[in-house]
Amino acid sequence: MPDSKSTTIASFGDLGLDSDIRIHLDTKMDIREPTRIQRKGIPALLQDSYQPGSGPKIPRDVFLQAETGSGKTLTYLLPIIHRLIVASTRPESTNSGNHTKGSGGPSRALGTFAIIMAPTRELAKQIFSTLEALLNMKLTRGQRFHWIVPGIVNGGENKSSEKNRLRKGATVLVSTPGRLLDHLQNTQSFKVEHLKWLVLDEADRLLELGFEETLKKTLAILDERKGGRRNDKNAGAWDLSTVGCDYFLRSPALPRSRITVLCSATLPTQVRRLAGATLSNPKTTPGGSDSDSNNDNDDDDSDDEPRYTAPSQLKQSYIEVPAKQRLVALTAPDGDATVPLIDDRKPPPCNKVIIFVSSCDSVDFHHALLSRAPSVRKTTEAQASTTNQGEHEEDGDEEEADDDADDNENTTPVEPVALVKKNSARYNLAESSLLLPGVHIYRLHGNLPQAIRTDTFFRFSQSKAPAVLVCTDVAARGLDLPNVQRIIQFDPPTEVADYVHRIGRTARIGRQGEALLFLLPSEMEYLKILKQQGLSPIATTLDQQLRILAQRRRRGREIEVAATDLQMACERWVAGPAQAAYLSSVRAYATHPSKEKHIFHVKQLHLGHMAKAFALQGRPTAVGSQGSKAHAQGKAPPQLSQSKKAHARQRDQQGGEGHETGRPVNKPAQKKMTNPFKRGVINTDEFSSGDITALKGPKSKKRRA
Ligand SMILES: Nc1ncnc2c1ncn2[C@@H]1O[C@H](COP(=O)(O)OP(=O)(O)OP(=O)(O)O)[C@@H](O)[C@H]1O
Repeated sequence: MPDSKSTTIASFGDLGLDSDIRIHLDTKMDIREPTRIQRKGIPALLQDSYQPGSGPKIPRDVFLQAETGSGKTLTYLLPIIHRLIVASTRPESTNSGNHTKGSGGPSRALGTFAIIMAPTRELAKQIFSTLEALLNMKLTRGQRFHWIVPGIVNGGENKSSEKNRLRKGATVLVSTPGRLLDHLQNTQSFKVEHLKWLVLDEADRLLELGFEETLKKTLAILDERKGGRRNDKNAGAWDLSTVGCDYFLRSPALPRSRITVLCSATLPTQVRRLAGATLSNPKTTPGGSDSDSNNDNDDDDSDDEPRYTAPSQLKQSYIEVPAKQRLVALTAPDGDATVPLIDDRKPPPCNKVIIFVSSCDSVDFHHALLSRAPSVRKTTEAQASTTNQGEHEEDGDEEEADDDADDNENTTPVEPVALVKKNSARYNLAESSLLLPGVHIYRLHGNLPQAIRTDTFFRFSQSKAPAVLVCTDVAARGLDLPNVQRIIQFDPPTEVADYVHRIGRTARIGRQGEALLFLLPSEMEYLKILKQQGLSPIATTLDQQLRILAQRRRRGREIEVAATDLQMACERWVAGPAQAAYLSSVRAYATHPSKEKHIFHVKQLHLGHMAKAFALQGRPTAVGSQGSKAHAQGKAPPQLSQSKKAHARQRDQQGGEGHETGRPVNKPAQKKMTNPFKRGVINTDEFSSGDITALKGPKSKKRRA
């Protein structure tokens, strides 16, 4: 929401924008009031201020610095389009015939007047869409400006079709840095001699991605071509595209020479350095926060340590979670009892979550886990319907343990929501989650093919269903994904600036949003670093998380039980059929009758090699310790009764040691995590953080086979 405090500038009309633009913004884009950065930046870009000095008037460059989601894209696009429209309006005096009759004024053949450079392909596409949406406007006063043609050149796209488009002319061109330089160096027909604006969007990211050299080369070429190519064969020849366009090319509405505009939500030292290297006496327009009334000074040239601002309506919190509890905490809600990971009570479309992790592999893992790990609740429901017993939940621990063991088999296969093109069907764009029913899970990282990245971005943006996007920092900068309600930083970022950009995917344009940072106990000092930079997330606790998890997943059940159910469901899924099959097979081996023992004896099995036979890298420890102990002693595991054998199979699938055998437990910690029959007790250690009373042990009696 734009700043309501402003009394002097309330509309885009007050900023001096063309009325067609204003009408279009209002009626087609639902944009009425300018944001703070727009109130400051648009006038600065509509009317040049000049470098001091008595020489030729040189317009000052502009540095737009404002928090994430504050509307920087329109801040630079609107003045560019406005000025091109105004300049193309033929002055009365020229109608008398200063130029050839019938020459229709400016055309796309004049070449490129504005270049917008974006660090990532997704961001370039997003800016291009906004540009297209703006240029799609209907005119009321009869001017024609269909000659203002938007263009995009983007890494990963077909270069020769880009060359064709550049040859025809792209008046406002969006690009990624490498591809732009490539065309400047290799595409002869790419005309930039009339270039009036160079916008470097997400300047800090451009630097981080190592584009500094590319930028320097680009600037050098642009400077060299200011007045046309030096070694151009056609230099000096009459350029037909300019016929009848004098009035336009000399219009005072256009900057006298190229203006460079640098945009950044953060102001790290490198950006200042880049500004120093690329901008000429820049006018800085800090946008601050829409709700920050103390930040009205222009030309904020302070050299203090960089400090970051996040939108003030963005609720930032952190949670200290030991590694072993992270998975459970991820799918649980935070301290605000009304908002779980995905708030299924909120009506769509305000129910999207982005989870940032540190690597592509981790994205793939968590995407798969959230999509396909079984829902514990489903199991309980299935059990209730099959047994038709209407058991009290408190009594159901062991039954559920048994059923949970079957859960992998019983769960319905995941339906891919959308498959991408025939040749890449293996990339499911989104999967309907079993763990979070009704939620679609997406993933985005740099190792995915570009077409998949683009489609994922589009579909997640458009999703009307609750959706989770698991991603790396490829999605951290500049992307405008509507209706993101919550950001989860499951791995802390490597740069504080990334923290700001990540959380900036929510709470955009004055909307509400939440950001939750996960920290290990050993990482808590990171909060000091954040604080030094002006960022102070508030604490939420795992207890709060788990309490709500329990309410949500298992009404009336103990928190730890719910948490462990969830953890185990994930573990079973991860260990998957290989471990289950291995464990069951080894146990089954031990059930051969004694008369066959001389043939089938566990002692004769090499458990490590058996594990290999199930494609496991090592022996699953739980059974391994048991099996190997028996193995070492030359004993078979104790014989079980038939009814117990069936149960043992189920138990084995969960990797637990059999408490029924009465064997001493060698590894209590491990047993706690793996023995499903004692989880009511073990949960106290694994998922209680202190103020939750210890749970009762299991009550139940009979188990179903
Ligand atoms: N005045 C406005 N009123 C309402 N919505 C607006 C306004 N200006 C821009 N928007 C919308 O706000 C969203 C965010 O804008 P934009 O992407 O330009 O922000 P940004 O400052 O560039 O963010 P970031 O730093 O994260 O890249 C866009 O969907 C845009 O259409």
